[in-house]
Amino acid sequence: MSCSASPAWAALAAHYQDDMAQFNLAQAFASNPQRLAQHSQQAPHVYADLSKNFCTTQTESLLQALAHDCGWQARRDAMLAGEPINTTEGRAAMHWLLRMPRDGGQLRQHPVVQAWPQAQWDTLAAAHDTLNAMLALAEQVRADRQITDIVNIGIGGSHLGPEVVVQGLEDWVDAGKRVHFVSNVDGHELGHVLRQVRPESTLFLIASKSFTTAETMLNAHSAREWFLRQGGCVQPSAAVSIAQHFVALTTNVAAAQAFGITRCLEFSDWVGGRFSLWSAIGLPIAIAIGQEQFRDLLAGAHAMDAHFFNAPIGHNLPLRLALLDIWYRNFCHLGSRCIAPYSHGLRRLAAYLQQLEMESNGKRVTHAGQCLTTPTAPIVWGEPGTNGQHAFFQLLHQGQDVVPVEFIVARGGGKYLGAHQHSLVINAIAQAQALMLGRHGVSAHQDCPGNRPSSFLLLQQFNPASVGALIALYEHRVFSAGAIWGINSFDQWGVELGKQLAQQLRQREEQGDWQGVDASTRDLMAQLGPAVA
Ligand SMILES: O=P(O)(O)OC[C@H]1O[C@](O)(CO)[C@@H](O)[C@@H]1O
Repeated sequence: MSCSASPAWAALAAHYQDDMAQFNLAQAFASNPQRLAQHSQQAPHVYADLSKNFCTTQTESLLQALAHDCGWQARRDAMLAGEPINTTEGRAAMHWLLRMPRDGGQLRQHPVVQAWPQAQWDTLAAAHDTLNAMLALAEQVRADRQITDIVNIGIGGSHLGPEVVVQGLEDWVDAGKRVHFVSNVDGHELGHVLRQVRPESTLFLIASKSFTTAETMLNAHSAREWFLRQGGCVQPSAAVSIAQHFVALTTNVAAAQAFGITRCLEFSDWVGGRFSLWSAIGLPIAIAIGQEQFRDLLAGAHAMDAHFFNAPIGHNLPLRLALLDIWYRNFCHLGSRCIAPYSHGLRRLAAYLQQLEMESNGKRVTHAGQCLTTPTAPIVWGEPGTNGQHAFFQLLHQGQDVVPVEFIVARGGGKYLGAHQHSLVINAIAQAQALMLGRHGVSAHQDCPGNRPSSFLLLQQFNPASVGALIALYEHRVFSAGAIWGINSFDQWGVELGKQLAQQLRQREEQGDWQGVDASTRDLMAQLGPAVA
């Protein structure tokens, strides 16, 4: 049964029409002194104030009934059991295992974990061996005074997670290494980084789960060529050799070795690319902040995992957020969500979430291959505050579209506190208030309609553990929404089409065969093809 055929779906549609289409946030606060308590929750490291959303306790109850009807709990347990829930690729999705202590940590009493076969415990032990090897390498690099620059070459999940965490935890970066990220196939990005580094003091990390991604492979080959042109050697015995200055982070060790890399950190195919920062893909993070802080990052994420796998439907924060996403998307017909981290460190959070949410849940068929008749992932976009206030917040306050805004704010932490931090958080609070209250009776141009929804995610403190918890919260929220929609959140077949067509265009170009190709594509190839490049 698809989610939209469930009785709870019909009840939610009726609830929207009958009770919520004219809902007013300010009035809801005025008439219900319990509103904040009813729609807020403390989870590990993260407090969520959801009270400025278009919902009542009845809305939340009906949404919880939807989760129940759609088998959310069984899907969550299947993930914890290590079942192949990524059905189109026949794989488990076990990123959470990478942050679980060897003895199961806070989940060891969970009935599903208690029922694990020995093989699952062996997988956990192997994950710890890999983690230890990764952290040992990180410490070795941190102690190596000759290495001043780390260049991570990878794209998508092999880039965005590590980048958001390294930037976010800038105040914990202590080994004096500069960490650069190169993702785009546009040579300007690689060129810009290579102009700043020297081969003898640079460690290249070639991060690619598949070790076949075209952009990463081209960037890796160009980096290798540059390295050799600058006097680097292929002989492993030489000090400035590829063996010393290139490390691969991948599931495809054979391909990395064929490329000429001997130092490989491997991870398993049950780690989805966009869920992989906890694996060997996290090496740039571990080099930047050190093993102790990396373990704190994992511990924060594990605390959120324990909450997610243990908490019941009504008190499960990742699920509550997912249900609000479904409510807005499917019943209130709001197509996008704005991410507003009031944190310079989290300036790339929206980019990270774009992949996490839209690559995971931007789908239109169920596990069984049935077409869904309802929309799925919202369009996720945003910028850090306060910058966003001076750009698109105008539209949020006075535009024709209602966009739920998600404020992410940390309670202190970081080096530059005082007046700056205070101003930052006051701005975030004021924006949420302005969205809700609006301004009335001044003039047509100055009035703001108000009654615009927002959520507040508050990190107790800004540190590795809370960043880990925040990211795990998002991961489980995305999984939960996908589970209720009945889609596979762990594949990304849509991305393949463009890759295939780029390959076909290359072949056509070589063969000069443009038969059957539309006039626009042909003309663009003529204008922008190799003669121009
Ligand atoms: O790590 P890889 O295999 O290079 O893949 C990079 C990214 O490409 C994708 O397959 C598609 O964009 C992502 O899912 C993945 O994170």
